[in-house]
Amino acid sequence: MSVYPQFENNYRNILCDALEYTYECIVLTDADGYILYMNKPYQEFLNVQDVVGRHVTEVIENTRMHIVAQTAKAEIADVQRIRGNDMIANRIPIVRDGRVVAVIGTVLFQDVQQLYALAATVDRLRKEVDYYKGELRRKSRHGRRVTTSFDEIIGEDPRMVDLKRLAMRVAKSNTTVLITGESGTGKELLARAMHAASPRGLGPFISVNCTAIPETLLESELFGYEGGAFTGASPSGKKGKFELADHGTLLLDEIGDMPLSLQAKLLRVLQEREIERVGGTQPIPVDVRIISSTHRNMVEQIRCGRFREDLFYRLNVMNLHIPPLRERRNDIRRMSVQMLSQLEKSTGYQVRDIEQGVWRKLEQHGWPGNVRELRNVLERALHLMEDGVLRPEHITFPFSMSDSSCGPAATAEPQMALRDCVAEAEKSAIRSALAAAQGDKREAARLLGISKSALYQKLIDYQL
Ligand SMILES: Nc1ncnc2c1ncn2[C@@H]1O[C@H](COP(=O)(O)OP(=O)(O)OP(=O)(O)O)[C@@H](O)[C@H]1O
Repeated sequence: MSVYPQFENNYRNILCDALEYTYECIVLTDADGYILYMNKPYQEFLNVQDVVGRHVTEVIENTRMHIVAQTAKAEIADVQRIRGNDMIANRIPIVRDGRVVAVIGTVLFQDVQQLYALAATVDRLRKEVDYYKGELRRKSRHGRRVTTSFDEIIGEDPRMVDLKRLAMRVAKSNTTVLITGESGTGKELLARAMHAASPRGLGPFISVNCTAIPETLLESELFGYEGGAFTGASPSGKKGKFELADHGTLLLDEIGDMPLSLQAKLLRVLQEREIERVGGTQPIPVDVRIISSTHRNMVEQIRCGRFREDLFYRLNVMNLHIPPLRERRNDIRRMSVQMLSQLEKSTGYQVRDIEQGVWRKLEQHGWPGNVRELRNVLERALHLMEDGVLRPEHITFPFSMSDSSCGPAATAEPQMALRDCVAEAEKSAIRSALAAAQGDKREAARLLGISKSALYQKLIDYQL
C-alpha cells in the first residue's frame, strides 16, 4: 500500500475516518459472515447500532456477503432490495494466501432510482452532444456549410474513382498530404472531405490562401502575434491559423507560392509541432493536421529556387493529384446533370430539355478553369435560357482566359501583339466582373471562373 509519508504512522486512523466520511455504505465481514466493521452512513440507513460481531444476515436483508465469503467470487452491481429500496451492491472477497479472510461490501446508490435518474441525465446529455455535433457539421462560423462528404465529389472517371478511394483511406490517418491539380479542379473540396472523414472531423477546418495574404501579414496570420508585437497590433494579441486549427485540419492553399522567408519557419513548426507567435517568446504546442494544395509544378518551383526541397518532402508525404477536367471528359455530362439539378434549386429555373449540341459544346471546350468554370458556365446558361430548353447558344465562355480571341479589343486594335491583346481582354473581363460583383473579389473570381488567388495575382500584375 502506498501511503503519504506524513501519514505513515497513523494511516489506519485516517483510513477509518475516510470510510466514515464517504457517502457510500460500507460493510466488512470475516470469512464466516460476521461483521467486522460497518460505517456510519450504512448504520444510519439501516437504523442499526452495535453491529460488530453480529452475523451479517441478522443485520442486512437479502445479503449475500456470507455467500461471497464461501464462493470467493466478487459480485458487482447486484441489485439488492433493502428496506423497500433497490440498492446497487458490490461484494468483493479479500483473499490472502489463497484464502478468503474477509469480504467488503459497498452500496453505490441508496436507491436504484438514483441510478435511473443518472442514466436519464447521461442520455439527455448524449443527445444534446449529438445535436451540437450535427450543428457543427452543418455550419461554419459564417453559417456556410463546412463539411463536405466524399459523395459530393462527382467523378466516375477511373482516375477520380482511384483518387477518391485513396483519399478516403489516407483521411483516417494523420498523414500530411499535398493535393496538386490545376485551379478549379476541386482541391479544397477534396481537403474538406478528407477533414470531415478524419478522426478530426468535428474539429475546426481552417483554410489559408498563401497568395491572398500580403507577405508582410502572412506570418502573423499563420502564427498569431502577442499584444503590442508591432504598430497597429491588437493589445490583447491574436491567435494565428495554426492555433485556430488546433485539434483540426489546416489547409495551406497555394503553398507553392509561400514566400521563402516563411518556408523555414513552417518547416520548423512541422518538425517541432509547436509555434511561436510574432513577438512571443514561449512556444505553443499545436495538434494540427496539415493538408496543403497547389496548382504549381513543385519540382519546377524547387528547381528555380522558389521552394525549399526539405519543406516539400515534409509536406508531400502523400501526394494526391486531381486530373484536369479536359482529361476526364466523360465526367462532364455526369457533372453537368448533377450541377444543373443543384442550380435549379438555387436559381429557381427549371430545365425541361437539353439539346444534343449542348453536350457537344461542353465536351469540346478546353476547360482551363476546370470544374469551377463548368459550374459558372451552367449557371450562366440557366439565366440565358428562356423556355426551359437548354440550347448550344446558351453555353458561353465569355471570360475564359484560354480564348486566343481577344473579342472586341482585337477588332479595335488589330495591330497589337497577341500578348497585349490577351492582357487587355483580361483586364476588361476583370473590371466587368468586379463591377458586376460590386467589388467582392471572391464573387468576381467566381464569375470569371478562376480562383481567388489567380484573381489577386492578376490584380497585382495589371496593377488594377
Ligand atoms: N469533383 C467535383 N465534384 C463536384 N464539384 C466540384 C468538383 N470539383 C470541383 N468542384 C466545385 O468546383 C469549385 C472549385 O473547387 P475548389 O475550390 O475545391 O477548387 P481548387 O482546386 O481548390 O481551386 P483553386 O486552386 O483555384 O483554389 C467548387 O465550387 C467545387 O465545389
